[in-house]
Amino acid sequence: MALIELKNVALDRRLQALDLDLQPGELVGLIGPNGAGKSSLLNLLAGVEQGSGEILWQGQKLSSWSLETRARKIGYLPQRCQSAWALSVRDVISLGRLPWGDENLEKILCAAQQTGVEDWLDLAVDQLSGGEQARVWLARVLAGEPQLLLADEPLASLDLFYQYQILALLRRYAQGERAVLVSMHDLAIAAASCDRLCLLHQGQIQALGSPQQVLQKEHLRAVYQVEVELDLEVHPPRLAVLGPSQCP
Ligand SMILES: Nc1ncnc2c1ncn2[C@@H]1O[C@H](COP(=O)(O)OP(=O)(O)OP(=O)(O)O)[C@@H](O)[C@H]1O
Repeated sequence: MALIELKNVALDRRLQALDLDLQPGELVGLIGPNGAGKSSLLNLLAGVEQGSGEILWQGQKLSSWSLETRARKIGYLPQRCQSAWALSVRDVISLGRLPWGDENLEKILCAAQQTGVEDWLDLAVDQLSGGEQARVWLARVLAGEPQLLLADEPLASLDLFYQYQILALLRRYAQGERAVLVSMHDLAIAAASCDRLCLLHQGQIQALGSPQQVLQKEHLRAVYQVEVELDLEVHPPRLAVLGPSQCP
């Protein structure tokens, strides 16, 4: 049974008639151009915004859940994270334990180690670099051990080493009863790491399936208006943008 299933989901003019499911153990990549609706969809799943249609969690309506249950089951890393106060790294990661009402030090330390921020626990988070802060905010979500992890462009500010590390971490996280839905712009990385891809365009699903099914020249031309050269058979997959597509 699907961990989560969207049926005919819509959000004002941003998302239309979305049907999508995530299976346990899956890492699904959400791709699409700027403004396609990726963050809007993640907001909707996280409960930050309310849309229409039905969202089912293992067959049960998500709307019937308490906020506390939802916060325990679904962890969300938004695109931009900032604390209004000068919180320490430890404080930020501890926020991930709020839904559980504890400050489980073991889980907080484990999350910090997974993202490589354990040496900075007593530092003020706003004294770290952008990429370092991004890893701290991801640790916050990991500390809550959600069954569904939603991450909005978690690789955007990371260097090459940490892009690799965090992707491997998300890959490992999406096992057993857990699933991960992650938005990203790098299609070669998406092809290399995700079980399935969901290509959004103007609030609708343009293509959904394996990287081979979704990353086809025709889909990318229609959505991004570029010509690409693709080789998904090599590891890691290669994708080069040749230039803008010709107007018909
Ligand atoms: N709160 C809002 N209310 C109304 N429209 C919004 C809101 N937030 C974003 N939008 C609009 O909805 C569309 C989708 O935005 P969204 O942030 O979901 O796109 P995205 O795919 O995540 O883009 P990007 O890759 O640039 O992050 C955009 O046209 C945006 O201007």
